Amino acid sequence: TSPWSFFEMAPLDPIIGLNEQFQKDDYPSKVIVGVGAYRDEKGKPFVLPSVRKAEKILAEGGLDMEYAGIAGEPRFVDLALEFAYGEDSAALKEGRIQGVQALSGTGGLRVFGEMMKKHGSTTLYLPNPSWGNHKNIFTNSGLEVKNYRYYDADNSSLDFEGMVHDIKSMPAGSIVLLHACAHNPTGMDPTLEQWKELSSVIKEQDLVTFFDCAYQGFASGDASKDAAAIRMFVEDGHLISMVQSFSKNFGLYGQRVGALSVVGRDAEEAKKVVSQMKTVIRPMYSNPPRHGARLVTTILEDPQLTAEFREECKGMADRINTMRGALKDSLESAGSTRDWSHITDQIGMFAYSGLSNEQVLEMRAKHHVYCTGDGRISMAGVTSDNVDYIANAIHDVAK
Ligand SMILES: Cc1ncc(COP(=O)(O)O)c(CNOCC(=O)O)c1O
Repeated sequence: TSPWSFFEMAPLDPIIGLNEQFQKDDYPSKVIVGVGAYRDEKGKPFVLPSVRKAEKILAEGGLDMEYAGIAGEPRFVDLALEFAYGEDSAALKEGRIQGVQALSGTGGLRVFGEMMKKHGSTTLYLPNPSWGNHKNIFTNSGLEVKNYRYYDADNSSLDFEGMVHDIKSMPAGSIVLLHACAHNPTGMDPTLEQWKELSSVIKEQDLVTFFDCAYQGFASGDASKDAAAIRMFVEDGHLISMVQSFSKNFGLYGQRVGALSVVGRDAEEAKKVVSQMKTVIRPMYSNPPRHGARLVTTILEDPQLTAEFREECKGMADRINTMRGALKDSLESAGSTRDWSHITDQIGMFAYSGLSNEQVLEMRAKHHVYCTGDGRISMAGVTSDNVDYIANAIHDVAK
């Protein structure tokens, strides 16, 4: 008999599955606003020109194809941490922040989960809602995954009181995952004042503060501004851990470029944590790919290329923000009397429309507009060519 005879077909991943369903649809004006990957004004994938320039430099560099170390490209890690924590970070200068290269954000999240499980953690709290993959990553790491209130669906706003209340009641030693900026899927971020309050609330407690930073530079268009919460927490003395993804801001999705870092009381402590990250990495995938890390290094160590990158990243954020305004205006001119201000109040890749699952399915069936089942619209998929079509479809199912 076949050794595979008892294998069943696994359920489709909701986000990836949407793409497959969309491909099969031959409706002429079908539109997908599903996966969180940037598209340009013509709806095409976008490779940053600064990345193309870095590619050329690498191609001429005659670089070898040897293994990277378990922790990846050291120069990349230094530059990635500087990018997030800031070049004038005292903690960085004191060597209290150390890290490893990760298999993009997902890989960093998983290594963190496995490491924390090995070191006695039992529970990790995610915002409700959070990125669809978070729950499985940490459940498969052996942690119990719970939620803290985050989004007030009735008012399409942040449930800040609920969030603070739930954080205050987390047992000591719990891990609290915070989205550093551009919350996925709601696009609703705490204000700076609210971050300040969260910092003092969390300071009172014995929690492990863990930032997931997947959109730095992509949210406001200013990478330093998008790192404000992280830098505030480090300034306030929190010994955080953080995962960085370079998928969206550098457009390096398929190159799998990320970093996992930790802020220790001193350099020695941070180095101990990194050594434990490496003991998880070695038997998991041994060492990370070099190309994407070399691209980011080439850009971030050249001031001219860094300046070009920042401009290009801002260009992506600006186009998305323009589409937010266009979608809201188009909904209003379509005759919708609902309040759509959350579409322009939200930030980053996604608009959390407020459509129910039934309305999402009706919009897919009737208008062939594909967003994820929770009503999340990837604003990157909205262009001036399709914004009116999308607005009319939303209005039709939402009225
Ligand atoms: C919050 C967050 N963390 C981490 C990640 C991981 O990204 P990566 O593994 O590509 O670095 C992502 C990527 N999201 O994917 C797009 C989508 O939701 O449709 C993310 O949104």
